[in-house]
Amino acid sequence: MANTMLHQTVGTLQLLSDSGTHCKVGNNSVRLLPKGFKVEVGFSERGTYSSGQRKFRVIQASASQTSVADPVLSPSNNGTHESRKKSNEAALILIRHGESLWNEKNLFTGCVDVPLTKKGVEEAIEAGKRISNIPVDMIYTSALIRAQMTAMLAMTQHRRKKVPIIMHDESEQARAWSQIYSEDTIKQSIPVIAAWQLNERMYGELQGLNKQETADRFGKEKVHEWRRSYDIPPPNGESLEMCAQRAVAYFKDNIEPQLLSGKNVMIAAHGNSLRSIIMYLDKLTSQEVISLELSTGIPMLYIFKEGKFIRRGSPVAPTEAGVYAYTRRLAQYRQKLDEMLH
Ligand SMILES: O=C(O)[C@@H](CO)OP(=O)(O)O
Repeated sequence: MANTMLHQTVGTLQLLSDSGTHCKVGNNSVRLLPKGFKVEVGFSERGTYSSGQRKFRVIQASASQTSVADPVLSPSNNGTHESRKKSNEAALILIRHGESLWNEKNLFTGCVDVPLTKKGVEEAIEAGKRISNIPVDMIYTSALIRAQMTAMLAMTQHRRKKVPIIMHDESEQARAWSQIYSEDTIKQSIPVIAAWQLNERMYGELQGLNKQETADRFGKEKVHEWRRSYDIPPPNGESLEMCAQRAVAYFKDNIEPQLLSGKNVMIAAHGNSLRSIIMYLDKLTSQEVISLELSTGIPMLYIFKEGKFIRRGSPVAPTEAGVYAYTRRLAQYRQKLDEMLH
């Protein structure tokens, strides 16, 4: 029975009531979600609707089909504007690319474009399983293939099955040509942005050299200093500090605003570009960052809440319930996902 009446004209659609778990939108039966969800009826009829204290979100009210109110489509935006502002929470996933051919050969790689090995491909897929239940609204990768493939391979495992689509932001024309005109398609896709600023740090004259042979030649300490110190660059290459100047600046200018607006972001990048970002997130000193080592293909989760980054570690495995306990919001997301898919 309808205990709250909602009679509102939305373009050609009309919300009649919110009785039970469904309401009628035009000829469509629309499943309702709990209080606090936004009503979205197609592109032109998008909006937030409320009746008394209740708010609704309706997605896809297309012709004769039953519409499904889907918390997964935009789980990180699942509140009204105010509630989103209040919760101010988003997930940030960092993944170092899977093993590359030059990791396997123990060569300094830096900004050389090197493919994943078979093991690297498997690591990326495994990483995807670990994060398969965490909603992803945007993906950032470096301009290098090993990071881009890691992101794409990981997303093949995601339960939501959204399609990552590369945004072409390099010129006005590229932007215009890559425009997606279908609102439904936009909802079914995840924008991917490739940024050179997230590339591995440039290893200068060391690129292509074997790490062990270089240590034998220049001494273990010297090579360790080149590889791990904060401000000592390898010959003609970038120090971690120089790498941080571009990678952290990019993160602050481009990625943090997305997190601030409630979007969940995945970054697939490299050992040192991610070390510099983690240094910023975890407020590590230039001494502490020396011992920070990242494995290939292991996702790391952060929650961005009230302007702070809270490190949640690495999601353990696809079947582990643990990851959902990270926040109430992720637990709710998981529950909705289960309800929807079963
Ligand atoms: O060779 C490289 O580009 C990096 C990452 O693989 O090596 P390192 O661990 O020395 O920073």
